[in-house]
Amino acid sequence: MLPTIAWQDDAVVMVDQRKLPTREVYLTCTTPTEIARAIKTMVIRGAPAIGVTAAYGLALGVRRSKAAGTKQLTTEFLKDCDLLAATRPTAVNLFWAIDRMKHVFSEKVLAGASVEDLRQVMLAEAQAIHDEDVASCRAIGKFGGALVPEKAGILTHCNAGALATAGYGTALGVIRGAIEQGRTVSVFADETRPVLQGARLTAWELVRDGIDTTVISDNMAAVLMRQGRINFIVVGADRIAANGDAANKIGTYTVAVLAKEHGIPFYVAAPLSTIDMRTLDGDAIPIEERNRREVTHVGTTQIAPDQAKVYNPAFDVTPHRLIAGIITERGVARAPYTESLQALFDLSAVALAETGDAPVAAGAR
Ligand SMILES: CSC[C@@H](O)[C@@H](O)C(=O)COP(=O)(O)O
Repeated sequence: MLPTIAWQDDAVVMVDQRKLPTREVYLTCTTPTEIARAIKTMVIRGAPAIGVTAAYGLALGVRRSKAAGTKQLTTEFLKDCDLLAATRPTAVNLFWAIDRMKHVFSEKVLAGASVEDLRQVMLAEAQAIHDEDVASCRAIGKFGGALVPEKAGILTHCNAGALATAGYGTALGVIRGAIEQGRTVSVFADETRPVLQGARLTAWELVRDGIDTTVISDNMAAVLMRQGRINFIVVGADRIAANGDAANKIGTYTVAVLAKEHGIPFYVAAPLSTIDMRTLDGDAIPIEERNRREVTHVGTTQIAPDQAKVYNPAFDVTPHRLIAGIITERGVARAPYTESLQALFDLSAVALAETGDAPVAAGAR
């Protein structure tokens, strides 16, 4: 499987996604500060991958700390949490992973753990977050793959693949799942201006897997829909509010509106770690604004005048009414989402272990 991120010899190794598709270069980070920089500058990106990387960043800090006791270690750990939390605001997986690591840290400190104990425990927790993300993507692939028609023309936007997760992918996991279930598909990858995650990353990883892939510029999707060449749409998400509104890469909302006009099902695929039940609707999701250069330049070539103002929101919010279903590792949630998403969270681990399968959420199908 594609090595998006790995723990190696007390360091975190990741493929530098800024250099793809032309160069496969790996970056090694040995401190939380280096991890924070890698997330901020999009060496690594994609909501679940950001969460896993942040968890490893916190483990790195604890393992490399010279703190003599847990009091000093706690001060350092909380500083690292703040540093990592300040990297990117929209992907809720970042805050979810930090909260989870914080919870384990404080539980262990209260139970009297030593600095050495914490070194082991925090790495084990980060590795658990990593492994669970891969397992979630596989389950998303299984549930979502079953929804894909035979000989489907699938449109996806941005990169919600192995590169954006700990491996396998969410939206691209659905495509991989459909193929593993025996269906033939062809994929259209929106190039995804301005950072071009679709052209650079989605196309790279799909082609690498031998999947039929066509790159289109973002403004070509409507024509393909009208021509009947797209009959299934799946995207990832950075944060899904309790009512099902879903923030994802800028341009996703446009795709959803076009899908509605052409009667094409538009699905969002994401693990539960992307669902933020504390955010009631999409208006409350913080949207990151990135620097003007992403819009004014393509690589080193300037394409807009210095004097022009630039607006560069990195994400938009697709209203829940445009979403046919939210594909998670526990099944497919359908409208009304507040109830169906909550039902997925309420499924106990015991119930899941007993059935060995994830039931479809309330309101489904
Ligand atoms: C499984 S990843 C889902 C989303 O994180 C993805 O579609 C996306 O919008 C990524 O944005 P990015 O700015 O590249 O981090």
